[in-house]
Amino acid sequence: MEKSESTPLLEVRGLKKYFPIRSGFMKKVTNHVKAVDDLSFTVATGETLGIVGESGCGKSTTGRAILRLLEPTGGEVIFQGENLAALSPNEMRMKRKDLQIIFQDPFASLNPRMTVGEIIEEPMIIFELYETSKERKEKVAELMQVVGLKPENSERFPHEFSGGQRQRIGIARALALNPKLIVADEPVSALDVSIQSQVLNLMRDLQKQYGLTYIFISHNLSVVKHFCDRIGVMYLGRMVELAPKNALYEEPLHPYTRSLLSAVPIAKPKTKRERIILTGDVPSPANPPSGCTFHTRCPDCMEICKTDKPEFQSMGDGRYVACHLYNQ
Ligand SMILES: Nc1ncnc2c1ncn2[C@@H]1O[C@H](COP(=O)(O)OP(=O)(O)OP(=O)(O)O)[C@@H](O)[C@H]1O
Repeated sequence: MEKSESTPLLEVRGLKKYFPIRSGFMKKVTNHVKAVDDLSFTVATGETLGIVGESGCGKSTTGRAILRLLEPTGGEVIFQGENLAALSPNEMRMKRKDLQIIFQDPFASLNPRMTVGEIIEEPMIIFELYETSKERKEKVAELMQVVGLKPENSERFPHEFSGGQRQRIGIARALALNPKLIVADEPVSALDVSIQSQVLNLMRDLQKQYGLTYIFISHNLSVVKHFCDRIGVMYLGRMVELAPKNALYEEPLHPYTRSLLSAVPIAKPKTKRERIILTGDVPSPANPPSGCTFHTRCPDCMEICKTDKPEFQSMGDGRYVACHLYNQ
């Protein structure tokens, strides 16, 4: 397990989320999709932890299980010393003030029948944050300004805004409760490339201004490179490598990380990167391979990889890797 010098804001220990697969006439549970399988990591106050991996590796499920938008199958999510996974639904509801999420598709996540002002104000009403409607409206105007929207547009509806502006509305709504941690699930993937950096810059400014901590979920290694302090790489529901950003990009350890990075173009390459093309498809998370789940596609596969699950071990300097190549 990773150790940070100060107490982390969030510590995820052995997190699991299995989805039942039902089949037959009686719809009996015959197997499980192991979407997240034994995940452990920490997030320090004020940092941005990136979580990357191919589609279906369990990134979104991880984000949702941390916030208990999906009930974890196992493990602990320690937020400021308290295990969120053990809270009653009502206790968890109150905690949500501190933990917010920004979704990939701002259009789908905003109620089309509510005005932008109502959308941003709603969480304040639910959590009884201000005494009067006037105070809430003032806060709505302030938040709209903070995210770069004109407060006079608060009576408009989401469809009247562009994709980038809609994501700003989603961010303002998430900020309405003064959260400490924001899970940003592919927050710019649906936006034009030209708009992406504007929204990322806004998120970075807000992080400084409000002391926010982010878990930033993305399939795009170029985006996380510029935005994150540390990066965790997931494969088939597990974290295979976790490292400070520069270490990960300059010297990736896990063969899977190396293969992902080998496909990312480098602007001014100091060293020539080997091109690793993985063979085969990603196996089903319902029937993951034995041993190291990556062994079926690994260019460095050894006999032990087929039978023994590698430990997620510390390599020093804040680096962790789950790979038999690094057995000590
Ligand atoms: N509600 C669900 N019921 C059953 N299986 C699910 C459910 N949600 C996700 N899964 C499965 O869990 C696995 C992980 O999905 P998840 O959406 O977390 O991956 P992801 O890395 O976020 O992918 P993407 O980038 O495509 O969103 C996938 O195999 C997916 O099909």
